[in-house]
Amino acid sequence: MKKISKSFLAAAMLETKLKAFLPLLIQHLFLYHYLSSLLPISMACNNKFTLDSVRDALIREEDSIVFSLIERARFPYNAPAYDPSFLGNGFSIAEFYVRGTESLQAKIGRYQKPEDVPFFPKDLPSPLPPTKDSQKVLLHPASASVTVNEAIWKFYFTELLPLFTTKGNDGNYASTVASDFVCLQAISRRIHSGKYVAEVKFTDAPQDYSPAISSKDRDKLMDLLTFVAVEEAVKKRVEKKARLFSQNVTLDENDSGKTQYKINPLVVSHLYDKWVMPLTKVVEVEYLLLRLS
Ligand SMILES: O=C(O)C(=O)C[C@]1(C(=O)O)C=C[C@@H](O)C=C1
Repeated sequence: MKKISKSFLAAAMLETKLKAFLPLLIQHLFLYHYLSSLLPISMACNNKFTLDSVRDALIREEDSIVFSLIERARFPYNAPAYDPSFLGNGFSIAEFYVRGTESLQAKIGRYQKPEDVPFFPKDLPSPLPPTKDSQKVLLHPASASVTVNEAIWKFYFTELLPLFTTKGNDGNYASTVASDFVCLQAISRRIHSGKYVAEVKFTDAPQDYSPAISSKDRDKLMDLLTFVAVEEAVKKRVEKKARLFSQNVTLDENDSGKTQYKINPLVVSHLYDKWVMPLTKVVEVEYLLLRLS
């Protein structure tokens, strides 16, 4: 009996202590989460900056891309959302939304990391809170200037969207463009993470890359940084992820029908084959060309 009341007392004291520390713990976790979100992808991942750790980060980005496409596929194409004359201010709803959201995000410290590149960088406001300049820690300072967002914007709206949305117009323009922006940011972040890949490849073998950089030999650089087997694996994996993440799950045991997918898994491997990997390589080449300056 005595034993029980002692341990009960100890437990009660522990609970009181925990209660007192809980707000501090929550503050710490919040701060940790905020600061780690400001760290470059590879460090936030596992504190290492190697080809493997950077590739791991690219693999995680695949999940974000697949889920963002699934969300966008809930709405039909919704052409009026992309009509520059619809609002009467010269911008389509999509562009107006992206410009406004980027401006707000810049104020709270986004676009400080090399992989976070705005689509409309001109006249972005400065961040309000002090932010950590991660780009100077690991990458060449010129990396900030490398962007292929114009190409991403173009292929996303003109070629990719019609491949995974149904034809039609349901009037849900606000939700539609908000989903578009999530897709665009996920794709852009993945592609601009190529800056880290290039940096690791260069630091692993400067003797291979330096001559091609000095002679501005883009083809040679492209050759050096291309791994066909890795690209094949990436295509297969993203298709598999799309298959797994986007299938309609049913509890009906008698359901012997064909599996339904929210997006066509082949569209995702096509996205990687035609745009994501080629543009990642462009980012790598452009980064390397600046690496010795
Ligand atoms: O993993 C690499 O080495 C990369 O450079 C990334 C990537 C890709 O975009 O997935 C690009 C080029 C390579 O040929 C293989 C894969």
